[in-house]
Amino acid sequence: MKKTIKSFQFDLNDYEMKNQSNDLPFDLKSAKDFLSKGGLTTSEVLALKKIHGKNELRSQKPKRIYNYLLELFKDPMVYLLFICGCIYFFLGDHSEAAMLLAFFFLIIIITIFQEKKTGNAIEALKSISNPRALTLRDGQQKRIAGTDIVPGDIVYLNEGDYIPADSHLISSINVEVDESILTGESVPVKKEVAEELLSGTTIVNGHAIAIVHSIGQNTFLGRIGKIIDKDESNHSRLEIETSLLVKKLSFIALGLCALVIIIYSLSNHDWIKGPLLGISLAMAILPNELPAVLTIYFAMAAWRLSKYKVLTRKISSIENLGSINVLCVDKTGTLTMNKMAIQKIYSNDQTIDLSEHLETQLPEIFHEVLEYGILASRKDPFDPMEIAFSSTGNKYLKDTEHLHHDWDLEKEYPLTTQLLSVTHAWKGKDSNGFVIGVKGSPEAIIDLCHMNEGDKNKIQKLSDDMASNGLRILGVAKSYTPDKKLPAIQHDFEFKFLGLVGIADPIRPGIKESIAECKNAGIRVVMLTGDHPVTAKSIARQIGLHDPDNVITGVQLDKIPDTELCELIKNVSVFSRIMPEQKLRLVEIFKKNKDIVAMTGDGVNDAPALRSAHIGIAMGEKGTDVAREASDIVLLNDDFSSIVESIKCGRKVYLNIKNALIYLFSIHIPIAGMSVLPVIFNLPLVLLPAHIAFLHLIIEPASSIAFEGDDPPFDIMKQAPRPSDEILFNFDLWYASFMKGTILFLSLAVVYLISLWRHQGEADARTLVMTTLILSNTFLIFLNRGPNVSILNNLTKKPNKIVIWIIITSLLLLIAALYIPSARTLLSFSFMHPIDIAICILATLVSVGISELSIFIFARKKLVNQ
Ligand SMILES: Nc1ncnc2c1ncn2[C@@H]1O[C@H](COP(=O)(O)OP(=O)(O)OP(=O)(O)O)[C@@H](O)[C@H]1O
Ligand SMILES: [Cu+]
Repeated sequence: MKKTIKSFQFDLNDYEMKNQSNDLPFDLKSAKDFLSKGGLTTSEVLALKKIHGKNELRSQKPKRIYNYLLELFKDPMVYLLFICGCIYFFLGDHSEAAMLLAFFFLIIIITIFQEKKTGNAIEALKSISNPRALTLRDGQQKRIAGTDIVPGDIVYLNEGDYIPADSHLISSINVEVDESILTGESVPVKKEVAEELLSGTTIVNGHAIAIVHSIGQNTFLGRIGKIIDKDESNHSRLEIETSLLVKKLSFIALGLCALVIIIYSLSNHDWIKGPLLGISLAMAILPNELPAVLTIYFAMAAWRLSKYKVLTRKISSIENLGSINVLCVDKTGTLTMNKMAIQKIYSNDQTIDLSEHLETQLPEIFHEVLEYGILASRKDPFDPMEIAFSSTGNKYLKDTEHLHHDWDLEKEYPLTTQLLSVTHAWKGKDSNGFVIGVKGSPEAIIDLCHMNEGDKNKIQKLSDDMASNGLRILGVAKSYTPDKKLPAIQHDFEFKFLGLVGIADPIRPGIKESIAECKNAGIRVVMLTGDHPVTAKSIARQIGLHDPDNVITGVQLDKIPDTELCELIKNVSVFSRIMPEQKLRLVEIFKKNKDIVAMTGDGVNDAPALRSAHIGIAMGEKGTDVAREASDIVLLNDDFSSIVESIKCGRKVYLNIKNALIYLFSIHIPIAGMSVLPVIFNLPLVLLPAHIAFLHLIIEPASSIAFEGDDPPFDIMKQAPRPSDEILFNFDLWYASFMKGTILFLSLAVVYLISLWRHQGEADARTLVMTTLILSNTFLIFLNRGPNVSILNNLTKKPNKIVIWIIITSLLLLIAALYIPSARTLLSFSFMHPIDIAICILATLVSVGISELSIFIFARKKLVNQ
């Protein structure tokens, strides 16, 4: 309590507690010393972690067991089985009750297994989606998970970063913070050195170094107990469509059940068996698996995407991935590697190509350009362009008087949309005034240097020549002011032009192929870049974009009215000198044209466009937290090829969901039919609750996991994108389900009637029907690969492992039920003679043959019509 902070190293623990009670002022000097010592050491971090734990807010109530059970009982299959079991138990039919109970537990186990699989997939995503923070530990900058921050950590914060913990500013360049999450006030707040930054808020401008004093629950955010609700519950169109359908189908199913109960009970005067029958029918036809299929398929797709270094923030967006037809991408970092290196320098009427002069010394005439380029960069650069300057400087200017590590940056004039340049004002150790360096786009530098017409044209021409090979060109200029006070804007300096610098940024390997793949898949790739049109053109040509010479610049864009732009945009693939604000307009125009747009972005200003696009894609490496938050997916490796991989995955998921749904619908038709048919015609009953539960043991895993893992057809990226207005439950889907289901039902009915006609008893008829049903079901699973694909295609396609396992298991179960005497009695089956088996196999083959044929003919017709 009485100790004062002498050094951050020893009293951090104390420091935090005191600071919270606000009885100790922030000691800037000792914080600065601590910074120059290189921050915490590994052992200190470990000790602090023991005391303070993780930097996390207490999450909401943990899920209790009974929540879990409640969740389970939302599935009608589960509680209907339970009710059935109870009824049998009270009727005194204990073996039947025990069997149903066993099924009940099996189905619960399957459900838990599925939930776990989805849950694990989602957990895995969460752990990679946590924000990260750049810290100084052991004298080195390290990027760590935000949750690993401890009090005393030095953090580097840049525009667009989330502030990971409550901290004090040690250095602040133009820092503005958006604290709206805490205060509701949306105007950014300026923050000076020694002021406090609060966890959960965002840096919207400038850059800073800060020292953390409180983490996790001890932060302001933690203490006020506010929970940042990031869980934007957005339901995709598919989910809405499905839940509507489930409601309708449930309604029909329940009506049918009531009908069965009444008819049966009245005609047989049996008010116990009637309701039992009704319940078993409800189990047979309630569409409970539909929503589960969507949840599981999307979660699994998200997990699969994470293997391609793609993080899905909004799982429902996967649905849209498959229908993207316009893909707007940044140039830097996405199409190129964002590994910049200075290649050419122009100064004093001479040009040098550094790639040809690797080892030799840099002639004196080029030194000043480099010197001022470095002065116009940050001390510990973060921007790859600035890194290029400092590394070239370290190489060629090492032992010269041109590097000024001991100078202090007094003021930064940041890049603005009106002026693409950065100016830094430095205070030298022994000069009174300020040394000024500026670098920026050639246009901006020409403007700042107030050149005459002749010089202007000369520099412009030079810069275009240098850019024509795809180099990014920056101009550099210098100034000096003896004044004590610095002017407010860059234009108020007297700049002297020093030269041009050409920076190379290699194109990512494999980009050309990915772009060609997009073309084949009917997806237009549009490049939006902040760079100069000449550079943009060259890169566009190198990667094979459509019509690379047709470039629209940001300035031109502002002059084109919306109506005209709607037309123009259909053919232009390159936009240059685009400001982030203009991206939003482009997205809206594409949307007006009914395109499905994906848009990449990284900066704070990209957020509105990312939100507006159908799929907003944030860059994980160079992107800011703000851009991430606004996006649907995050590319962890910034690589364009991953986008193409995601689109492929999106198309595949859609197809597999469709297959699963067709399977589910078609298998339920015969089950429902065979439940109702005997009741209507007052014939012996076929499907009792146990049989329906038995069937569900096969159906559920088949629909939820078997189709999920199916590989996409080989030509999935050669087809046009799915039309944006195509609904999932379209005619194709209903037709395929109806044909398959009805034909199967008819074959079952025939088998059933033959059996009755042969004067076999109830048990024989049931056994024949169940056997045919299970056999046909294996074919349904095996052949169900795409609504319009013919049997030949399906037979030649290799099924995935899970499909094979499910088929084998269901056949084994069938054999066990038929030939293990106790199982046979329990399920009320009878012994199958070879002739019976022959009938079943024949019925299966005929029905499968006919239904596949009907679908094949349908697909043919459709093809011809197209
Ligand atoms: N740190 C900087 N210093 C000086 N000039 C800069 C700096 N950053 C950007 N510029 C200038 O602004 C222009 C546009 O930059 P911007 O950041 O919008 O493009 P980018 O995002 O790097 O590229 P792309 O849009 O292709 O991904 C650059 O071409 C350059 O002339
Ligand atoms: Cu020199």
